[in-house]
Amino acid sequence: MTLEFVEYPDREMLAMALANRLVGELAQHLRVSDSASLCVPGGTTPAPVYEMLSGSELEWPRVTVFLNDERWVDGDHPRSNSRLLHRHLLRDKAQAARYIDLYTGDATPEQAVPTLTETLVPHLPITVLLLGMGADMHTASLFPAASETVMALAGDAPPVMAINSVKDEPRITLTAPALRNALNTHLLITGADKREALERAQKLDPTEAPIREFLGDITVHWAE
Ligand SMILES: O=C1O[C@H](COP(=O)(O)O)[C@@H](O)[C@H](O)[C@H]1O
Repeated sequence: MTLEFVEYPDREMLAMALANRLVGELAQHLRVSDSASLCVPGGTTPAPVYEMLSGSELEWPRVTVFLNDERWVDGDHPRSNSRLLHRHLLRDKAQAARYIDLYTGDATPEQAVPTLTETLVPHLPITVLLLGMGADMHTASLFPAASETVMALAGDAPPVMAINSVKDEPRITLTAPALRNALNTHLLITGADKREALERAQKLDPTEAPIREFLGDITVHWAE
């Protein structure tokens, strides 16, 4: 189990190098397999990486893309993670990828769980997983000290769960077993606050610092 920490001179270099690395891992997998899956975060940090990825040469029609988690809002809502992907990743060459939208339009995320489970399971284990992290050490929609986080971290958790105990809107998230089994795992963080948060997380229990659950075999990509 190794945590590799890669520090970049700036965010642009980070975006270029990380996009190259993700594309390389997907391409390598496609040499021995018919298809590959790419599971990515939402939030405010990853747009520059997605811009780089979207223009990358890859057999995108053989790649299925889905989010780590989604907020239960329409696809054109400013807080929609899917909106971020459509604007920055699922365009240019990457437009040819297959996309599984975690927001189904059902009234609640609970209603979407059976369909999403059936749709996502054939794409597990995830070929390439990119995680994000909030300064509060949450990742995907696994939040510190939230009642549902304990269930989502359990070894027998279903692959997808609805999350209602956080502020703002309900959410849907992939759970620890689905995320932990990825073949290649990366974490993207920027800024001094997140670097400090990551250092703190390494000493805490995953229920207090959910990112901790994924700090085994992982490459962390950081720039100021
Ligand atoms: O709410 C979320 O936040 C995290 C971190 O986002 P950031 O804005 O701090 O980059 C993100 O990884 C997750 O997918 C998203 O739903």
